[in-house]
Amino acid sequence: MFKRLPGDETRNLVTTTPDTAVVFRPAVVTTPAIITIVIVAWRLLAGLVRTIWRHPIAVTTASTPAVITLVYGWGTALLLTTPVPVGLVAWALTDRSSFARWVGYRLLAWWRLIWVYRRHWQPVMVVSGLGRHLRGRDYLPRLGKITCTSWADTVTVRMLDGQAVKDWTDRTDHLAHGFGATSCRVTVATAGRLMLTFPRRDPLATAIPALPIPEEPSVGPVEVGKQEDGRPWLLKVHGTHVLVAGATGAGKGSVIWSTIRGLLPAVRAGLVEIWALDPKLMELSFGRVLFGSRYAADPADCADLLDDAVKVMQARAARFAGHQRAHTPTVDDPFVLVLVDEVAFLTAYQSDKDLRRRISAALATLTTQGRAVGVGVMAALQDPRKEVMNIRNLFPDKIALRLDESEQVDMVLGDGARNRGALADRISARPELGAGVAYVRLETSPDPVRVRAAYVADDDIRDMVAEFASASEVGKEVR
Ligand SMILES: Nc1ncnc2c1ncn2[C@@H]1O[C@H](COP(=O)(O)OP(=O)(O)OP(=O)(O)O)[C@@H](O)[C@H]1O
Repeated sequence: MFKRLPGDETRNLVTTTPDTAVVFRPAVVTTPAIITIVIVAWRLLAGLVRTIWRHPIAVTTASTPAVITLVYGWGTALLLTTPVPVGLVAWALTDRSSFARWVGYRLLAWWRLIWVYRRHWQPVMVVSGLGRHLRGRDYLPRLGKITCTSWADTVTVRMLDGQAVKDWTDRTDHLAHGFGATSCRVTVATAGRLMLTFPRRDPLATAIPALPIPEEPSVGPVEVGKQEDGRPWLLKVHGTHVLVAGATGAGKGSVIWSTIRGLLPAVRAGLVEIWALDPKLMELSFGRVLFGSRYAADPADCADLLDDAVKVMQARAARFAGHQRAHTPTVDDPFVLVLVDEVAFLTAYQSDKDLRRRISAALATLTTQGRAVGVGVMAALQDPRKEVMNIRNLFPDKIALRLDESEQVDMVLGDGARNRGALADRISARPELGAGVAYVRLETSPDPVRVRAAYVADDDIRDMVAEFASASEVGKEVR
């Protein structure tokens, strides 16, 4: 007698245990041997053609000695092929970087494709839930090209039909640990195709000393450090507003001072004015002479300075109206960068209600209307919660240094930033490893970029003061 089971259960039930009431005998269809042989041979042939098509140089390199040996004997083969490895070794010894670019990283990519990604692809995809094993068949995202750089592997992936980018960004931890990396970043390459970045080492693990002051005056983008891929980190300040968030000791000072350092020649030329608000009386006071009269520490003075900045902005807006829509820095209309260290001291933690209201209104006005007329705000803060900084969304460009909690990452960089790999809460709290390391999310790109700001030490600031102390005054004189 068959035991009645509800719903679909009977359909999937297969058991051969003698004492079970329900016994199904699976149907066995025997495939003729010739068909199996044809299928295997076809697959081998297709694999060979695919390998030759995809890796013509590697196949030629590997097969040439064999062909020469067959045709002319091993002596000739040895004589003809020995120069190749000798030449490669000589190349590696004389020009390491070009050898790495043309040969080394390609070999490494091939090796990592075989040994790491292809070997672990199926289990990692199935266990992480990105692939499915249904009725004996695997449905897996397709592993594409692997590219190696000096610090990371980038892996292109074709998603399964119906998958969303979020399915992948939610599983970056599974992917990182599955493929033996410390982290994984997901970026969209084209529709349906993703690029996964797995760092092999941390290129930002050593501190970067203060960068040379530019020779030519420029309003930016200012070089303030290095990106993870080794390129300079260029921070745009003119035409935007920048929010810098980080726990205490995260290195906010290095971002602020590197920016000031890069702008000093333009300050001297009269193309930039830096207005400094330093309510903590710590960070900016060290080089306060650089800001001339545009420095304030007391909250009431800070409110006055901000109101002045709003007046400059409104006067310009009135002059520019109907004539120009974008600002070009000139000696008459320099770019004004309002720098605010620990902005929460002036807003959320300010006990004087009137001052708090004035300062918040001025900051909101500057961040909503300032950039088109050449007034930018760069504000630093420790605690990014909305109660503390309710205008954080008015800053188009955001920098998250080390943060205390994972939830704070999206508060600073915007929704989904942490899932896309901005692990600001995991930046090392050891200053030599993590101070100045940050994730940047620009208005123009949803993908966070990992960077490290150069460290402007006290001695560097002293030198800057010695060389540029009168710069702000010079700017005035020029006008
Ligand atoms: N870019 C950097 N590279 C290496 N070390 C750095 C860097 N920036 C800061 N440090 C180190 O970390 C320490 C703390 O930095 P800093 O005072 O700038 O942090 P902060 O975020 O401004 O902290 P707080 O909010 O408490 O003022 C510095 O004294 C310095 O030793």
